Amino acid sequence: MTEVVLECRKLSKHYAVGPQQLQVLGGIDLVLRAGERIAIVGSSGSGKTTLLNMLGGLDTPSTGEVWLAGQQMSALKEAERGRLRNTGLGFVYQFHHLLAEFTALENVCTPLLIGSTPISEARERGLAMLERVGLSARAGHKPAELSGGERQRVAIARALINEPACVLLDEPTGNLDQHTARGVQQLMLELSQRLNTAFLVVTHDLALAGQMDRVLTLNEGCLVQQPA
Ligand SMILES: Nc1ncnc2c1ncn2[C@@H]1O[C@H](COP(=O)(O)OP(=O)(O)OP(=O)(O)O)[C@@H](O)[C@H]1O
Repeated sequence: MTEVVLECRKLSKHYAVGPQQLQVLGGIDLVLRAGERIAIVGSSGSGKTTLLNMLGGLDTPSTGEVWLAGQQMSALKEAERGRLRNTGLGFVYQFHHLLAEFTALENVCTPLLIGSTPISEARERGLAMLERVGLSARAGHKPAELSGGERQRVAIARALINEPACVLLDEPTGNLDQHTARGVQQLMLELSQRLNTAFLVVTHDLALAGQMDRVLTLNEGCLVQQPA
């Protein structure tokens, strides 16, 4: 059976809001396998981003476990967790979160340089990744000099530069017009297939969700699989 790259078991999250407890996630089990593409949909406020943040180790669950590349995240020390996150996961957000002062190439290379890859190797790999997303000619451009779709392509290139087993995407097409969104969608599908990278996408974009292998709906703290 295909290798499990990311998994959560009985994951729950509640927030204390004044004297009240707001239960957002109520014991979620999810398995993501190598190269698999899953969409998570659900109404606004249903907890999609909360779930993605737990899976990405950016927030701590109230109960339950997250396993990345066979390691339980909460059992790791902060520095180890950071390293595992940097090499095992890529992140793409609705608003690209590129560094404004850096060029496209420098943005793409950042995860490599954090991981202390030599600059010359980082540059070579960054250029190859920019080529894969069709942006070789934009390597020296800063985010303000790129279109919305191009910025998202750079963000995707940055997410993939470390060749993570899994990329977590929060509304990757949410800020794009329909035409640009379909182009970014196509790129994501091509890259996940070619690199055998698992993609977990939180989205309101039903056209994008429909292209994934599975669509799960988050409702009242639980994940329900949509019929194929
Ligand atoms: N730090 C926090 N403290 C208290 N409540 C929070 C906190 N973060 C999120 N929430 C609440 O948790 C619920 C889920 O929020 P979340 O952002 O995960 O929803 P979502 O499904 O991603 O929504 P959207 O589709 O609008 O982005 C919301 O009711 C939100 O108000």
